[in-house]
Amino acid sequence: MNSEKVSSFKESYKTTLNIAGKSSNLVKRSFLYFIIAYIFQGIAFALFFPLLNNIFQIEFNLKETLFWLGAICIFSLCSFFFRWLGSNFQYSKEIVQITHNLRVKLGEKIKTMPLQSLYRYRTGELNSILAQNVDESILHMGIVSGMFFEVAIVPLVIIIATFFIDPSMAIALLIAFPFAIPIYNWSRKKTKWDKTEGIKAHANLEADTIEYIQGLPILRAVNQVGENAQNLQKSIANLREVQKKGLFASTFPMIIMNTLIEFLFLFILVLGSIYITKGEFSIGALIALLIILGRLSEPLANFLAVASVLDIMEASFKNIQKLLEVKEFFVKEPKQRPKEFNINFENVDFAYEGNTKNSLENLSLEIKDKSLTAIVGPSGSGKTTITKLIMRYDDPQKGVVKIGGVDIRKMKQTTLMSYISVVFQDVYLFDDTILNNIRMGKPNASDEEVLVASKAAFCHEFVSRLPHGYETKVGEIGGSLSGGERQRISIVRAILKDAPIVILDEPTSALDTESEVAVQNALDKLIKNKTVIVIAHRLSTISHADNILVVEDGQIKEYGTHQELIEKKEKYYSMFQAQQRVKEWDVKSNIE
Ligand SMILES: Nc1ncnc2c1ncn2[C@@H]1O[C@H](COP(=O)(O)OP(=O)(O)OP(=O)(O)O)[C@@H](O)[C@H]1O
Repeated sequence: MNSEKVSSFKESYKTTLNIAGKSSNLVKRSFLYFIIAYIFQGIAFALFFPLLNNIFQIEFNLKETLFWLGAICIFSLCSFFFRWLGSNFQYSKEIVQITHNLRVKLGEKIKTMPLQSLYRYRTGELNSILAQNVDESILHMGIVSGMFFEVAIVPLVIIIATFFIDPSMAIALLIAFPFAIPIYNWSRKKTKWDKTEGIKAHANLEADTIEYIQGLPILRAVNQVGENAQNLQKSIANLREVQKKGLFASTFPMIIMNTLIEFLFLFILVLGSIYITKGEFSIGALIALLIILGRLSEPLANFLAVASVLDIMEASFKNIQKLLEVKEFFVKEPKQRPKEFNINFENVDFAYEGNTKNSLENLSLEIKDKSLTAIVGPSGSGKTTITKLIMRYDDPQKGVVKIGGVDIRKMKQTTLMSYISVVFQDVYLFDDTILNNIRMGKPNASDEEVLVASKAAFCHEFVSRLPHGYETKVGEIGGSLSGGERQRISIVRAILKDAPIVILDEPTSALDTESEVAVQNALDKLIKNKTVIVIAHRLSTISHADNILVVEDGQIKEYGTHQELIEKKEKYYSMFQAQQRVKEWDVKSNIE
């Protein structure tokens, strides 16, 4: 093993203990038992020398033979006993618990990590870390740890023990190593690349498959099913190439190693026979040497297979480690809770990771408590970014965002999010009952509370018409819920949550007039006495807002009520005029 491999195994070991948490002592103990077990096994094999030497002596000595046989039996039994103890974490199912704990830990990480960091991952990648990499690291560790100690320790002990019995025989056994070590190093270099690339290729294929399936309805609609499968096809082809190279990289060194071992057998047989004819070696010693060599050849051949599993574990560990190391939001001390819910941005600069241009530029604004504020502006001007920063999507590079005068970095993420409800344009419904989808807003809400909120958001009527009412599974009714109905379910969630701040991200812009009226009525119930921020494209829908912020190039260009901004005759006025002209033109063309 070269130094890099040793240190990577050490790292994997450290990560394993870290992940094992409370069970780390069990893992340590198991490893120690394996080490003891294989030391005993190595000694038991080395004792074949005196045993066979004794059997093939001209004057057979039963007492001595029985002694060596007994010693071998005792060492073998001890080895069995310690192996049994070492495997304890497997049959006590502790390894499954450790795997489970790691999954929960990663799940928690995904739940709490900054969204900016989360979006750096593709859905499929995260899926593959949680589903595949966790098993490949921990479960494999459980399975191969015994094998690893066997292949590493047994040959070493046999050779050391043989040195004490007959140094010339030990040297004969060592003949294989000058050949085996370079083969091993060469093989690991090859398989290491292949395993890392293999894991990447699998993760990419998974991510592309998920994206392709998610986009399939749109691709079908535009008749681009084949053309847009290019990424998926590339990932499939890439996996094929990696697997091809991988198979060659792992089987070729194994064939060479097995051949080397066969040659070693022949070599020792020929050498031993020559020494026997010269009278320098007994037949018993040669038979013992061949038996031990047979025992030694198994770990030597297995070493490559075990090493290749270690490579998979190492690559999986790296992915897991990377995810675990994603920085969490630090919470500034002393933690504080706001008493009011006005929102302030003070000289905020914010650029998305990898962007050289700021999306928000020295932006300051005030949103009054229990007011309705609309944010308008051209596409890409920074409207959504403002709302993202209120939810601490990431921290601004400069400036501060405050709620009720409290820097939001002084609030725990869960506390901050308990103050905010969001209604998006696209509503995601989980594959669960309508009731549970609604309850997400307040998990401990009683049936009565759900019913009241559902009636307030004009949901009750259409939910009652569903085959099993509130118990209808979203999967059962497929896509038969309209956009407006989905919107209203998300509004019931928000009503139940009853957060003091409500962010509406153009919730009605994609709806037909009838749905829009229903959703608007539901929204009116939701936003009463709340600090409301609405992102709007259609200016006619926000004319009643208490304040309108006009954003352009990441800055507030003007603000005021609809009337004030119209009278000002600047940006808002021209945007409003332009929309009015489009409306009139629409009406005219409908009449014609
Ligand atoms: N995740 C992201 N990574 C990098 N750049 C981003 C990201 N999200 C937004 N941007 C960039 O930040 C700027 C502001 O985007 P933002 O989404 O806030 O605009 P918007 O006014 O809400 O636009 P729209 O009305 O089209 O939704 C744009 O230049 C956009 O390209």
